[in-house]
Amino acid sequence: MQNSDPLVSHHSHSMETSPSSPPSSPPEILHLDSTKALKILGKGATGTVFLAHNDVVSTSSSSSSSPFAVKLVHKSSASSIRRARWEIEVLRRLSVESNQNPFLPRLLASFESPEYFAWAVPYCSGGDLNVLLRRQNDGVFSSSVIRFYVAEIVCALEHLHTMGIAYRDLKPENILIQQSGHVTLTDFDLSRSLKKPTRPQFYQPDPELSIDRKKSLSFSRLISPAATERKNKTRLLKKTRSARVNPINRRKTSFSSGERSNSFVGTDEYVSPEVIRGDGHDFAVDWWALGVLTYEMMYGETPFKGKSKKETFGNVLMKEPEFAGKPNDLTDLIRRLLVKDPDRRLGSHRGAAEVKEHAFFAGVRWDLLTEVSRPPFIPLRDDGELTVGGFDIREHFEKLRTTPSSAPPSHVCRKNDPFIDF
Ligand SMILES: Nc1ncnc2c1ncn2[C@@H]1O[C@H](COP(=O)(O)OP(=O)(O)OP(=O)(O)O)[C@@H](O)[C@H]1O
Repeated sequence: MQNSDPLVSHHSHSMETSPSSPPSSPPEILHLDSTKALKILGKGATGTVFLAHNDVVSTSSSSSSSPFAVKLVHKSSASSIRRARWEIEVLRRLSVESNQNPFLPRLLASFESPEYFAWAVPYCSGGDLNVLLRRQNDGVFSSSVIRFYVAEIVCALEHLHTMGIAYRDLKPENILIQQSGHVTLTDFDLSRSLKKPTRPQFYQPDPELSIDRKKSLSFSRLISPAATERKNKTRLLKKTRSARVNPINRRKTSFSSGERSNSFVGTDEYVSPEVIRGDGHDFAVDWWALGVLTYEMMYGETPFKGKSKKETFGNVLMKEPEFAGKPNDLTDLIRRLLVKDPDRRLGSHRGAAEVKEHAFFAGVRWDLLTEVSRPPFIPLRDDGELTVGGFDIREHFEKLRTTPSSAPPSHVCRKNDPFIDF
C-alpha cells in the first residue's frame, strides 16, 4: 500500500509526531479532505472502518492509488479517546522499521480533530477469519489450515508480548486476511502494556530445516518432509487448496453472519477464567484465547458457550472443553492452552517458545512462514471496486452516528470492562 503522497488539508489538529519516531516512519498526517471512502469495512461501538483511497492521486494521474483502511473514532467519551490514542500508539510502535512484523499492521497516517481520531492502516482484502470460517461448507478448517493460521497468530502474539503488550482481544473477527493470504491482527484498543516477561525466550529456528527461500512455498510445505510423512493429510490439503475467498460472498456475509454479541472484553466466549474471577492477569490471557480460537477453528463453535452470559462464564470457570473424536496433537494443544490455572497454561512460563515447541507444530519452519506464497485461502482480486470515486468519510460517519444502524456493533457494552483499571 502506498499512501506517501502529502495531501491537502485545512485541518490544524494533526496528530503530533513522536520525537522517538525514526526518519523511516510512515507519513504522519492523514488528510481527510482528500481521502475518499469507498465502502464500510466494519463498524464498532465507537468507530467505523472504511476502505479508502487518496483522491488527489487518483484524479491527478491516470493510475489509481492503492486503497487503504481508515478507522474513524468519535471522541464521544473519555474511554473512547483513551482507547483510540492507545491504539494509534501501538500502531505507531509497530511502524518503527526495526519493530515491524509481517503479521501485525503498521500505521500509515493519522489525524486528530476536536471531534475525531482517524488513522490509516494497510487494507486486508480477505476480510476476517470469522467470515472465512463460516464460509467453509462444514464451518471448520482442516488441521493443516489451522496449523498455518495458528502459527502466524503465535508469531504475532510473540511479537506483541516481546514489546510488553498483551493483546487481550484475540478472536476470529480480529484476524484479517491480507491480499497475500497471510494474517494480520487488528483492533488494539483493548491491548495493554504490561511488564515485559521476566524470562523472554526467543525462538531459534532449526538451521537443519532451512530450505531454498527462493522456492515458492505452499503452506503445506511448512512442515519438514519427515513430519509431513508422519502425518498423512493429503485428503485435507486437497480440499483446502481449492478454496478461495470470494469478495462478493464476503460482502454478503460481512454483517449478516458470524457476528456475535460482545459485552465483556472482546467476546464473552473468549474471556479467560482469571479475568472472570477478577484475579490479576498477564500475557497468559492471550494463550487462553488462542485455545478458544483454535477450538473454534476445529469444531466450528467455541468450547464454553452457554445460553446466557452467566452460563458461559460458569462454563469458562468450571467446565472442561469437550473434544469429539480421537485425541491428537491438535486437541492436546487446545487442552494445554485451555488450562484454567494461568500458571499451568501452555505459554505461561516461556511464552511463545513453549507453544511453538508443542507436537502439533512439529517440523514447522517458523522462519519461513512469511515465505509461504500459497497460503490456504487467497482473496480474489476485486480491483474494479477499489479506487474510483468515493464519498466523504466525515459526512458519512456523521450520518452513521445519527442514523440507527442495521449492523450490530461488534462491542455493545464496555462500561464493565474489567481491564480499565488494569
Ligand atoms: N485493515 C483492514 N482491512 C480490512 N478490513 C478491516 C481492516 N481493519 C478493520 N477491518 C474490518 O473492520 C472490522 C472492525 O475493525 P476493528 O476491529 O479494528 O474496529 P472496531 O471493532 O470497530 O473497533 P472497536 O473494537 O474499538 O469498536 C474488522 O472486523 C474488519 O472486518
